[in-house]
Amino acid sequence: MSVEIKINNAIKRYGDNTIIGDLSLDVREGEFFTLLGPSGCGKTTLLRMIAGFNSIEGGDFYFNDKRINDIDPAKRNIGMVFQNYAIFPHLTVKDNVAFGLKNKKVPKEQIEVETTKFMKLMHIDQYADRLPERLSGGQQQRVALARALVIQPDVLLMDEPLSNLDAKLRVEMRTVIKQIQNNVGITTVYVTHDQEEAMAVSDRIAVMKDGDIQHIGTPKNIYQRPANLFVSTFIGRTNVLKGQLVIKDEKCYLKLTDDYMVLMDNIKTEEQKDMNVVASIRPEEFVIHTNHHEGLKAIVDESIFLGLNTHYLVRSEDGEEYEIIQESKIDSIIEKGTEIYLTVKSEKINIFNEDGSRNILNGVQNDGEQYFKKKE
Ligand SMILES: Nc1ncnc2c1ncn2[C@@H]1O[C@H](COP(=O)(O)OP(=O)(O)OP(=O)(O)O)[C@@H](O)[C@H]1O
Repeated sequence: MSVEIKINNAIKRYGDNTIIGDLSLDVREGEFFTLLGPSGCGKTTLLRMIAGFNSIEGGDFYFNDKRINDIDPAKRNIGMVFQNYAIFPHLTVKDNVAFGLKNKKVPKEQIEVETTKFMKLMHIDQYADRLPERLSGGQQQRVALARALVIQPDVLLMDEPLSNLDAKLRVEMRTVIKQIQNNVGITTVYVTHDQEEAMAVSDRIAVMKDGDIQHIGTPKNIYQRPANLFVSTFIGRTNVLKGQLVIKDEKCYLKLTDDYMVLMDNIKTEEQKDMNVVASIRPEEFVIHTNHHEGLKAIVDESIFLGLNTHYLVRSEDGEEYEIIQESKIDSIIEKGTEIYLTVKSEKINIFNEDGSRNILNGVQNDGEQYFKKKE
């Protein structure tokens, strides 16, 4: 059975140090949910609270309607996969996978059936009698995953399960993990600091910083309409520009330079007075013009052809450097030193208040799957 996880107002302290202040989130039944954030932001701490390995200083944790705060970790019926595999070196692949079932005193014949089924699912059945030392890192991680899933847990918790693997294997294994999770349909909480990995595997992501949730949303939503400047810069690449919102003829414009203003028809004028803001524009959202003189004037500093895409580093008149990525058009790669003008569509811009703490376009053109921190 798969469950919904509810966390209400969680608090975690180590001595006088508050690691998690007041954190609430819901993970839906069958969802692949990722905790993403920089090192030390509290991802593992929160995961260990769900697992029952950490004390809870405040708040309530639920699996469906069952409050689990005081339930022993062994009785929470969770499967766990860690970074360092944590499989037993002295047991064969088969015995590793069977371990949890033997512990539960499941009848022998059923252990055989279930173990074989999960070894097949993870494509490790041909190594059934091998010891882990004779397996590659990816194969060992498959054993760990099979061992976690075979007990039919209510919840699967994974803490950086791919970080010991090389780059190619990581990409391969994240597809495997996503497919298996999809097939088995188990509610999964996944911890990573790798934003690309999070985007690749997750139904929804919670972006964390300093023990606090910054934004919960689908990968697309978080990329397109980040809740604040931190999320905008942490997920993917972006250009950060200072600007001003100005009202002219009852319309709202984002003024980026004296010569370039973008009509922001998605901002209501009555809500905004003239104010200093920070704009975030993804490298792929700039449009480069070489033969019309309107927009943000710049010079191409670097032109890097990478096959499918070409990366440009350009410098504006006021000395700011921006990154632009465009699909390569072999016959019209723009050379270093070329004078260009940049424009951008208003709906492709994110605008934050001056300290970057709030996206002014909150709620505008998104898929409705987002969470924004309550304002104090
Ligand atoms: N047992 C402990 N005692 C005291 N402080 C701890 C303990 N475990 C973790 N911390 C602190 O809690 C904070 C959050 O740590 P945590 O491991 O949850 O971060 P993380 O986001 O998982 O980071 P990483 O990606 O590096 O694993 C860190 O500042 C860490 O030093």
